[in-house]
Amino acid sequence: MRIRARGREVLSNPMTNRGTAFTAEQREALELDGLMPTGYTTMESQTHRVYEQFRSSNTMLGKFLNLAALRDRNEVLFYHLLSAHLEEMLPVIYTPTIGEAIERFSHTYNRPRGVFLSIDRPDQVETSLKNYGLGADDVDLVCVTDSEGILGIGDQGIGGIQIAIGKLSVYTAAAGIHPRRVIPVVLDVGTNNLGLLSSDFYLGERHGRVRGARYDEFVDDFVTAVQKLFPHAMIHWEDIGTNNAYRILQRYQHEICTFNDDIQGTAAVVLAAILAAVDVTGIDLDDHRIVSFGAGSAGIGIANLIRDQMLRTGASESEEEAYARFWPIGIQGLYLEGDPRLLDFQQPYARTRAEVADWEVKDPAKIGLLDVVRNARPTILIGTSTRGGAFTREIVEEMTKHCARPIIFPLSNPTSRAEATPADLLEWSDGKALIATGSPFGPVDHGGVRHTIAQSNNALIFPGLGLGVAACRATRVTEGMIAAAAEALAGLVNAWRPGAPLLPGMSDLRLVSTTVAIAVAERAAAEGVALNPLTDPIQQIYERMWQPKYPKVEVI
Ligand SMILES: NC(=O)C1=CN([C@@H]2O[C@H](COP(=O)(O)OP(=O)(O)OC[C@H]3O[C@@H](n4cnc5c(N)ncnc54)[C@H](O)[C@@H]3O)[C@@H](O)[C@H]2O)C=CC1
Ligand SMILES: CC(=O)C(=O)O
Ligand SMILES: [Mg+2]
Repeated sequence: MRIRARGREVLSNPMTNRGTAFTAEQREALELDGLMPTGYTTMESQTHRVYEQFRSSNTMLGKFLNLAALRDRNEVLFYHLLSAHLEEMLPVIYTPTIGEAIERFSHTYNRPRGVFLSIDRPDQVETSLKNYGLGADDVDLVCVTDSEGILGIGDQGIGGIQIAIGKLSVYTAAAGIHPRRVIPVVLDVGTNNLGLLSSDFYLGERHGRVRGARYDEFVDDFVTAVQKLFPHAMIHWEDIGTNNAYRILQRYQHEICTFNDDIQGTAAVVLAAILAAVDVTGIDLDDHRIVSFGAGSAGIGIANLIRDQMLRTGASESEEEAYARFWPIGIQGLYLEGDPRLLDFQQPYARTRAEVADWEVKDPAKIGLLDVVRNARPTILIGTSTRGGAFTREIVEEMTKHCARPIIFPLSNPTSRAEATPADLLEWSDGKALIATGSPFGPVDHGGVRHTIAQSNNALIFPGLGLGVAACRATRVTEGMIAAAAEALAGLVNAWRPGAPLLPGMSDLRLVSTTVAIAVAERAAAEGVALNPLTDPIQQIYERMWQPKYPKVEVI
């Protein structure tokens, strides 16, 4: 690392600062003498100290703020600590704690990170991105949210910047994406969250969400500016509201290098977990009946990838046959043809009114989950509804009556939104349920078997995808690359032992991410969208990964 700065400027930049790990020679050369205690600490010893500080916070939000402050002080040390304690710290910098940090953003705010773009100042979009200070070749990733559908906690206005920061931290921890080659962005288009609008502390634009042409133009201004300033960056869309998420993806996915994490990343990880579970059941994928409870961005994204898998493997002969395996449910109940509330991307999954005409249901105006479970007899139940506790004992017992090994994935985040807990699912299904969750849950002992619960979270996909894209300089993120990511992840699973998890654990994130990255880069090359196809994939991917160690310093 070449350092031109001197004195306090060195210490105030989290990328150059290494605190008491500066040697005597470095302190002299960088004019740091007298600016810190004279004691010298190795990085290992520093890591012990910051770990002790982390542990001394009594609340999860306190731990989050402690880590955020460390990242703002000494970024290398932050990632070193995170890598050493990934399983323990992921639930702090990511789901579930990040949900609380986002809600409390304007209260706990102390210093900015990322780029804040306001719909009321569209002329500043390019300047604001430029002000971040990175050059055309310096950026691999831009992670952007408009905060309308943050996890399962909805519209969070300006606080959504934290999800972009959190996702990018996972890219670095899991896949070694260089922390300075990324930009977190929030598109501040207003908020419909009355709690935020009426709070004195709120730091975003104080008006309702802007929609329609002005929103679309603003998004387009953003995409155009990123393309112009950082032509090699992949744009990662996160937690965009359902109304806009698919539209934006469809608008740009064939023109630029971009992907939507909730739609595509989630689908890839869930497909891998489904394939593992389906293997355990011994029933072919196309013989399963799938209920998507909360069929919005993530739910339909998952359904689409499972549908493609059925078509690709020849399990289903036609699209109609594949669609017929799904029963999608939203806030209005089972999706039925002709429902004007259905968005374009949901319509192909709507069921005909004729097929439910003779169902016994509680209220024909709204066919609920229990009705669907009773009548359609699903073997797979996927929850992406944001509705905590929706998978009740009655529903799970009913499902278990009709299938030997019900596959049940309560995927909503944070933990409070999970449709059920693994402990309840195992109790209600008499230990038969095959489970994966969105947020982390500890192991559950049932009937003498210890069940390790897979965390089916897109964190197992997006870091490797980003690394693969950056390594081969992919110009697009194709459906084939997403499928390759899912297949690579599925290849790492061995779920045959009773109680075994359906996915690798978060402690294996680096292995998972490199495996996914190689598969993605290879598929990109095969599909002709890689500018630099990898010739020695393992070595090239490995070399590309940033390691959280203090680099050699050259004082200039
Ligand atoms: N495990 C993972 O990796 C991921 C989990 N998720 C989780 O999935 C949930 C949904 O996320 P998105 O799909 O992005 O949101 P979304 O807003 O696009 O979809 C939510 C869907 O749930 C439906 N819904 C809401 N309340 C309902 C109710 N009471 N009953 C039935 N349906 C209901 C809505 O109609 C909507 O279609 C969130 O909690 C999020 O954290 C999302 C992406 C990844
Ligand atoms: C994990 C994720 O992307 C979500 O819950 O929205
Ligand atoms: Mg998300």
